Amino acid sequence: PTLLPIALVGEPILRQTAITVHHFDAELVHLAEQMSASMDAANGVGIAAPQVHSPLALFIMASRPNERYPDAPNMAPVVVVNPQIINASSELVSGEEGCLSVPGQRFTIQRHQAIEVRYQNLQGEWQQTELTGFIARIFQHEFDHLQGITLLERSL
Ligand SMILES: O=C(CSC(=O)[C@H](Cc1ccccc1)CC(F)(F)F)c1ccccc1
Ligand SMILES: [Zn+2]
Repeated sequence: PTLLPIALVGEPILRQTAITVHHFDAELVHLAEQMSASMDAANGVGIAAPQVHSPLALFIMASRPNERYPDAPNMAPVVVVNPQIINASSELVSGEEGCLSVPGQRFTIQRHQAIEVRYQNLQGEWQQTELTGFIARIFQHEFDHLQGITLLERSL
């Protein structure tokens, strides 16, 4: 898969609300492959379609231990389509985040410690699960991108 250019904060695509995916076809699979390759090349743990100039409600999250979250789980990349956050814990936790669209900067962001989420996979099958900790953080970060929200609007 080819590497896609990453939109930088300030580009209009990052301020738009993403559109619902209706066609679970080979094109969607190809976009997910290109996003995954672009995320890996940028050494990220997540990437949202608007960041590669696609307006679709789709992101990838891939946790791995890193210097800021040494106990983060090693997780195979998950493709998340048409996500919903159904419930969120009242407990908030502050943590460091980066963003491929705001290169070289780190921000302290508050996120819900636990969230109940629902989304479709690349085959269009609905998944429902509870996420906690670093993976919940990545999900919330990418979910924000699909609402046109970046770290700059959330930074403490
Ligand atoms: O790998 C990164 C680079 S930034 C990154 O991977 C973003 C995802 C992310 C990093 C940290 C917390 C939440 C989300 C990717 C983005 F911007 F495309 F969504 C990292 C940064 C801080 C803590 C742990 C890891
Ligand atoms: Zn981001």
